[in-house]
Amino acid sequence: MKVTVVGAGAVGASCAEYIAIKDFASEVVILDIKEGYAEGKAMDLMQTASLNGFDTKITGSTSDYSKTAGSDIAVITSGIPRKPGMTREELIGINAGIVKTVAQNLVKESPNVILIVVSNPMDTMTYLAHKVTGLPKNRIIGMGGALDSARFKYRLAEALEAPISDIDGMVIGGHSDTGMVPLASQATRNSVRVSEFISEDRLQQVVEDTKVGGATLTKLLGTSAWYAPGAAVSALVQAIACDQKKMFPCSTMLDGEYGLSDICIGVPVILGKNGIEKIVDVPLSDAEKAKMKESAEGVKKTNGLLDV
Ligand SMILES: NC(=O)C1=CN([C@@H]2O[C@H](COP(=O)(O)OP(=O)(O)OC[C@H]3O[C@@H](n4cnc5c(N)ncnc54)[C@H](O)[C@@H]3O)[C@@H](O)[C@H]2O)C=CC1
Ligand SMILES: O=C([O-])CC(=O)C(=O)O
Repeated sequence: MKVTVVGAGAVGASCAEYIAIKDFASEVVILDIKEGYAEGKAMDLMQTASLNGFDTKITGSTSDYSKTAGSDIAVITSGIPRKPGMTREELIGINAGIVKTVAQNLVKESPNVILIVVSNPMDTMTYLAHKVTGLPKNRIIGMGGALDSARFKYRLAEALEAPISDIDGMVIGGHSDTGMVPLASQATRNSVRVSEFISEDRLQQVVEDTKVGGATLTKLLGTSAWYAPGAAVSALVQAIACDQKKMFPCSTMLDGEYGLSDICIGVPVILGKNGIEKIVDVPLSDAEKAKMKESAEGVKKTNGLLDV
């Protein structure tokens, strides 16, 4: 199993580290345009191998895509992150050009690759990857909902004063400050609805904190987050590499599902060796349906800024 990670920055390096530590991939190639940067990150990570007990071989490349040839999975994290006060959508001007070139270069070297798009604005970058590569829809996956759901569970555990392992919950919709749809009415603590444990107001606060999870961290860090994003990407990569058939909300091209078409947006999917193996239709309340529709309108507006 060969995995390429494009972008050796904060998220790319974190994701490569988690993949290596889990020790399921034979090879990870990190690629960046900054001279020597990916090679340096790869060497540093390899020097953790005997300490962390993994055999994954990590190598770096400065813009040489021939080193990525034959990748089974490629993760696109290249591009700029936001600064405090910015929205993810504001990154489109720079990141669209980067994601377009990177996706095309990856597919040229690895025609059977499964792409995982991370660069923001992620739903629109996932849509762009479709338009510029023409890969089948099961092989292009946007990572956002897995991270947003992890943040939702963190906030729920905090509110319920419960261990996170007791909590289950999911966030669908667009990966944006306003577009996320945390499915609060369906979240549970060991099968019991979380509304049995906290007030409606507290639950609403959890929802709002979840939606601005990325912005909150950006304000604290001065740039956007990387540990949880890296862990979320590595979980998707592992589900595909190990054919786990796990369910995650991911951004995927919809063709009528959830009443939406010609859009990539977060919905629950089953991930296995073929990438997205199934889109799961979860029954939504009328309020959740309305939020999903509004979220899709936002993503479509951003897609409209693309030159495709
Ligand atoms: N979808 C999600 O849930 C998340 C998305 N992100 C997004 O991921 C992206 C990366 O974030 P960070 O790693 O924090 O940024 P970073 O600035 O630390 O790293 C980005 C790297 O991309 C490289 N790069 C730029 N153009 C390139 C090109 N054409 N080819 C190869 N490499 C190139 C840069 O040299 C840099 O090393 C941002 O767009 C950010 O908004 C970040 C966190 C979560
Ligand atoms: O907030 C950002 O810009 C980065 C991101 O997508 C996240 O951490 O959710």
